[in-house]
Amino acid sequence: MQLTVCGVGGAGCRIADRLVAADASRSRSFVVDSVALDTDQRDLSSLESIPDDRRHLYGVIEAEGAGVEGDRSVGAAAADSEATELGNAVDDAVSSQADAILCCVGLAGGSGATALPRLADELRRVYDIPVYGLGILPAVAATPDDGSTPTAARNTGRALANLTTTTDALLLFDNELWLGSSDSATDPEVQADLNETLTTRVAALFAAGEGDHDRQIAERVVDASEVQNTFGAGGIATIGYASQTIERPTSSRFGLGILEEEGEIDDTTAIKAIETTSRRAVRGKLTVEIERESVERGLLIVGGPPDWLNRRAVSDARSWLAQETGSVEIRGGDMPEPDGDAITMIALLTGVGSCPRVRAFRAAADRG
Ligand SMILES: Nc1nc2c(ncn2[C@@H]2O[C@H](COP(=O)(O)OP(=O)(O)OP(=O)(O)O)[C@@H](O)[C@H]2O)c(=O)[nH]1
Repeated sequence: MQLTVCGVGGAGCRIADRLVAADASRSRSFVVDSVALDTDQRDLSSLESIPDDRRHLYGVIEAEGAGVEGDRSVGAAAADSEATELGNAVDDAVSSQADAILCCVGLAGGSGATALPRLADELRRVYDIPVYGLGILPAVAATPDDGSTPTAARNTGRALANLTTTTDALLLFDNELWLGSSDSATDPEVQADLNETLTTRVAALFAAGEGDHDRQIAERVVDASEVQNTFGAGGIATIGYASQTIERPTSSRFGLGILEEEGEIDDTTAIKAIETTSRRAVRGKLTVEIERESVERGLLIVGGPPDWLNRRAVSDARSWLAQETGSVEIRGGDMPEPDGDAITMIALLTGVGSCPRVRAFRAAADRG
């Protein structure tokens, strides 16, 4: 699936930048163009992969080029004063090849989270392609024990309320869930690790329908429309992911292993590998925790060497996911990787009806 990737605010731009870097290192390209929008000059300058002419500093009068430190009213004023310029900057990066626009943002901040709702609304009005949000939940408790409401929690609740209605679907990543117990989310190295975890999953999902597949060997290669149809449930989305290294059996010709060639894998080994990887992807840590039985649609993508993509096992894994989520709309697809040495499972779960963290942040915003 071909994406225009748009970063808004510090976290959003860093994540968009990582996605562009991940794209460059893959054989299957999924990024057609990218753009970074921020009120903070230092953050924009530290990006590595989004081209200079696609980076736009806005709100210089309101934010003085130094960000707004979580102040949503200053952030909103900065975005309002340059709404046309922000729209034009994204327009320049949207080409006819794009199947969707992916907008990345940290929900607790004052810049990205206030600029994006209006921008996304405008993009959906202008373009026929979907606009997906990729939102970061902060590593804060929405309801601390002392009864206070942290600004970051309130900001996040407000941003969630705006973005669930202005985007076609909102994919979430929860910093709290992925942070090590002694880590701080403000440490740039920790942020880089979090962004790596997130972009591995997002890149695997969107790259799955692209590129150099041999359609002879894969019966059901996933394509852009399946990803789009799954996101079509709208609302909150999350990704599960697991990868298991496989050992390809070898047999030797001419005795003594002088010339080794690939042997056939037996069905039981392939079936077992697919079964365990799908369970780990769906029951393990998702990008945001949800109540799995509240999922409306799902897409299960299985990657690996073609002879490991056992049809019966793939179909069983999909039926198992339908049972696990209670959803009747589970799609499936292959991502054949002839030279791969792992089975990779990506589970996209959308139309999530119940996400405890989202509920808690929305309640924090309601408390005022
Ligand atoms: N995963 C991840 N989270 C981040 C990163 N940077 C910041 N965050 C989180 O995102 C929230 C918003 O931060 P920013 O994106 O920097 O905020 P902003 O939109 O630039 O707005 P201001 O900083 O208020 O101008 C922070 O409170 C953190 O919770 C990052 O690189 N990765």
